[in-house]
Amino acid sequence: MSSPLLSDAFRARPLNLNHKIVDLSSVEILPDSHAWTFEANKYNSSCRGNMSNLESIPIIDLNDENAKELIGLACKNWGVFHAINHNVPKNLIDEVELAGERLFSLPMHQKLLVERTPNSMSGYGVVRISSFFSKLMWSEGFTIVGSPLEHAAKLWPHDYHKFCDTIEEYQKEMKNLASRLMGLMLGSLGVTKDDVKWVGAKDEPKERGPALQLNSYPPCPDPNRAMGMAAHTDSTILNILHQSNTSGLQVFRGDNTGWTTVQPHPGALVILLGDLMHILSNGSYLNPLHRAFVNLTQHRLSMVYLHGPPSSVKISPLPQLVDHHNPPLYRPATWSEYLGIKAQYFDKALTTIRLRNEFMDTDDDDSVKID
Ligand SMILES: C=C1C[C@]23C[C@H]1CC[C@H]2[C@@]12CCC[C@@](C)(C(=O)O1)[C@H]2[C@@H]3C(=O)O
Ligand SMILES: O=C(O)CCC(=O)C(=O)O
Ligand SMILES: [Fe+2]
Repeated sequence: MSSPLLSDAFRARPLNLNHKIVDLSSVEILPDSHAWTFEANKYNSSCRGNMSNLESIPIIDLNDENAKELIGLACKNWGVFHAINHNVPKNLIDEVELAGERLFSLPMHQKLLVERTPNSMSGYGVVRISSFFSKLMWSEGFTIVGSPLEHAAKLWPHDYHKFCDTIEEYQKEMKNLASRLMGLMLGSLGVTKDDVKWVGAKDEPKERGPALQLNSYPPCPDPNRAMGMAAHTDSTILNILHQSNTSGLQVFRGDNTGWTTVQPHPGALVILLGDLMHILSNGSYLNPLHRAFVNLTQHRLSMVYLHGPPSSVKISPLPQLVDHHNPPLYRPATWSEYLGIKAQYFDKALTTIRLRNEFMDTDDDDSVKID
């Protein structure tokens, strides 16, 4: 069941696509609907255009005695890092991957049984941000909010328990890891989990369980002109991403460095900070712009745990980080409110809630934006 509160954000602004879902597995020539033109624009260069950048994102051992400090640095300089020693069992990750592959390899008419409706959050379809682009992305997605049971029972009426058990076990592991990461990230800002009431809050209402996004990128006949997932920042606190051993994820790192490919690191999970963490940290932690490219021969699957706050909480810069010299940069908003703002303004969402402080001599948002 999708969340009444969170999906309200979308009800006000339903996803409106003029294109029908295309079965990418049967396409031999890149159709015009999926052919992107990459201008010589710094944020929008061709996905393969920048292989010269060999810098790689930090790899952080969560058991390292300096993990807190290392994570703080990574959050300030990158907004993304690889986490190792995260304690999520490898066989569980493999099982979720298999479950995802099983789902995406179903015939299209079956996947459409669980198609995401324009104003709902969960189900099968193109990613929500598709409505901001005239071209379609070379990917298909499946969003799970809370229990996957309703959808799984439609896909596999006689055999859905295994899928549900695997997903639910993974959600549980992800929730624990997100909580551990929150402790480290806040700790590095000089704030404890106890200082922020909602962080350790026990169970959410049943109808708003943890959210998981599965993304499938089939092999593409013309990868240099296609886009797996267009550049965006995540509207969450943080995302925990697992990519199969095929590269595709890139993060944008300021004007000088440009796009950096996040090479899959065996056993690691990618931790990406979202817009809400940028707000909580009063702008000191980055929410990196990222995108995914596709390739000619290999199928790529990513699974992303979307970690957000309880829906009733107003997110604003942590009071401990704000004083006369460091005025709050953003006005408070609940997650649901913010999703609504994002659904309307996309890359301008943060600017929309940015406060104009008398101390500030610039009206520029310091998060990275698309031109
Ligand atoms: C809780 C969220 C966060 C959402 C919207 C809603 C449910 C699905 C998430 C994603 C997942 C895929 C990329 C993205 C950009 C998209 O289009 O759908 C994400 C978006 C966001 O981070 O903005
Ligand atoms: O597939 C990827 O690597 C990126 C996915 C992503 O950014 C998302 O789901 O928000
Ligand atoms: Fe993302």
